[in-house]
Amino acid sequence: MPPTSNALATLPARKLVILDRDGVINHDSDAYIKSLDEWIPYPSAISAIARLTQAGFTIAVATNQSGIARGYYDEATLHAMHHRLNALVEAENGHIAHIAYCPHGPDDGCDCRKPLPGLLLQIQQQLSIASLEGSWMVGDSLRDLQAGEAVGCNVVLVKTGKGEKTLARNIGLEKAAIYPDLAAFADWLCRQQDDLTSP
Ligand SMILES: O=P(O)(O)OC[C@@H](O)[C@H]1O[C@@H](OP(=O)(O)O)[C@@H](O)[C@@H](O)[C@@H]1O
Ligand SMILES: [Mg+2]
Ligand SMILES: [Zn+2]
Repeated sequence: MPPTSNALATLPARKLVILDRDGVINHDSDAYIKSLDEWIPYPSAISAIARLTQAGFTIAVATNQSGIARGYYDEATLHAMHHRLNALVEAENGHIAHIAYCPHGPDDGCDCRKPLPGLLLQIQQQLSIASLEGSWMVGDSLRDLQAGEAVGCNVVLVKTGKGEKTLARNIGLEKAAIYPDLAAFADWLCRQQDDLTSP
């Protein structure tokens, strides 16, 4: 059972996992994910979110969606994708506590487009979490990691989506833990949890 919102106020940051969406939860495309049909989840990522939920972690999503500003799709289409994501996760007894998205374009001057940390601060406020220091930010792009580091997250690069390209550029990855995919990171994190709580 996911913690209630007042319980989250005492949620230790190490129990919060913030996920980038495209390239981490679902396949990404250089042509953007413009429709529900183009939104194709990694099955192992859906199961990983459920496994983390059952291990007591709170899961949130922070995603740039400039395709809206660019006119490629609308917010109703984006909400349909997130309804599908939530349904798949809940069907495996997982839970996503909040999905924060930036609908703006690179020239709109917003404060929520990664690498700025605005989406992560929105998650912190929405979930009434005292501090993001020590929480986890998992992404496939440098801007995901930069947003996480800006608010004290432990940052994780996965090799899915644009992850291999990000790794090959090898810029700004000094603090990043590298994993093949979200499932591999979830396995590691749940084992850490077991070690912390085992007698
Ligand atoms: O990885 P997240 O943040 O969940 O979402 C990324 C997407 O919004 C799109 O972001 C775009 O970047 P620009 O917004 O055009 O710089 C491109 O990288 C697209 O390939 C990608 O699908
Ligand atoms: Mg991404
Ligand atoms: Zn924005």
